[in-house]
Amino acid sequence: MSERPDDPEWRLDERRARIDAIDEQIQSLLADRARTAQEIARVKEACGDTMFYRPERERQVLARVRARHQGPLPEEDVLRIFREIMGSCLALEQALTVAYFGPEGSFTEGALRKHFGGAVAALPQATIAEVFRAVTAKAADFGVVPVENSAEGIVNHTHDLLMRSPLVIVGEVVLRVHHQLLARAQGLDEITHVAAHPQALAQCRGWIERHLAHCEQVAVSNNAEAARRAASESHLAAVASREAAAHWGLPILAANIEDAPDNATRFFVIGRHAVGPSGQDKTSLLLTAPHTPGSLHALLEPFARRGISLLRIESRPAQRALWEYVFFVDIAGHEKDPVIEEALAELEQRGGVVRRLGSYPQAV
Ligand SMILES: C=C(O[C@@H]1C=C(C(=O)O)C=C[C@H]1O)C(=O)O
Repeated sequence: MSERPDDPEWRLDERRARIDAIDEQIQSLLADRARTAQEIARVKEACGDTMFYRPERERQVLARVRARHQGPLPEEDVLRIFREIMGSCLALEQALTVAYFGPEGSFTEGALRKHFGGAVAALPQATIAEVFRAVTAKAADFGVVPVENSAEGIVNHTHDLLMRSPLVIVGEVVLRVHHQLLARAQGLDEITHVAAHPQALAQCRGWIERHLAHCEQVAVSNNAEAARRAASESHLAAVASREAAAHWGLPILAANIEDAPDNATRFFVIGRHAVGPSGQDKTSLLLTAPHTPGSLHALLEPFARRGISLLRIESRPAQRALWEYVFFVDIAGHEKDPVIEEALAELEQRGGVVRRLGSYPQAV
């Protein structure tokens, strides 16, 4: 090895030695952190706590990481690394099983990994109803289901299940969604059919009209299923994710074909136990109002009067004749916040609250 500081080889070796020393520190700090998490598990055990996973605390850890962040790595990457560190520490305390709307490679699996990291066992389910069932039956600790898409609106099935389920919402995940056109065909003119979930077809409507106007559109139950078919049917293209392309070894004929560049999907994490306040929470409610003038106004007024922000309102047909309408309402704050307690008590007295669906940390 040369000794001269102006020699490129010397400069490379010198910096690699620095990286080796930094890695040694990172590794030793990781081990320290993991041992501390194990101590926390023993404290929780001593208090008779059996649910070691604390979404509200994890939200606070990630919020601190974001507040400290100064680059040069992208903030998203640093958050993902800390997400993985927490997931591995939690796995030392407790192995979690999380059911999700599959199959493998679906966007919902992407949301699960973004929220829980790689250390949890992920159980793909064929339907959203089966995700609810797995968590209710304790075959899984948590479940991840899609809720709404910024382009196409709400996922009706999830809302109808939330209406009937005893489970609570314990978290939300927001995922940027990109769609790829996957096919074995050499060019677009060889394609005769384009397959995807109806929502994905709708999100790429403009692109498909411009480039695949000659194709028959095939609605399938999910995009991963479309990719599976594209792997064996050479004239069929699938609209699906990069993960699905990798899973099936399918070439990407056109990348990011979604019409809206800020296309995003929101997911709920559902569980059996309520989550404590993190300081940055949302509360989801199922409300009802009679079919009379001003009833919706009366329903929302107790929130407005107390300065509680309304984040989302969706109406769904009531599934019991008694209710004319049901409304899915998201408000800012935790149900244990005194003002929200008050507003809910007032509404509950008037019969406006069908169910509290849960308070949970806002997506990071
Ligand atoms: C260590 C804890 O347990 C789990 C692991 C966490 C972590 O690694 O930071 C945070 C919350 C919990 O899900 C804790 O409750 O603080």
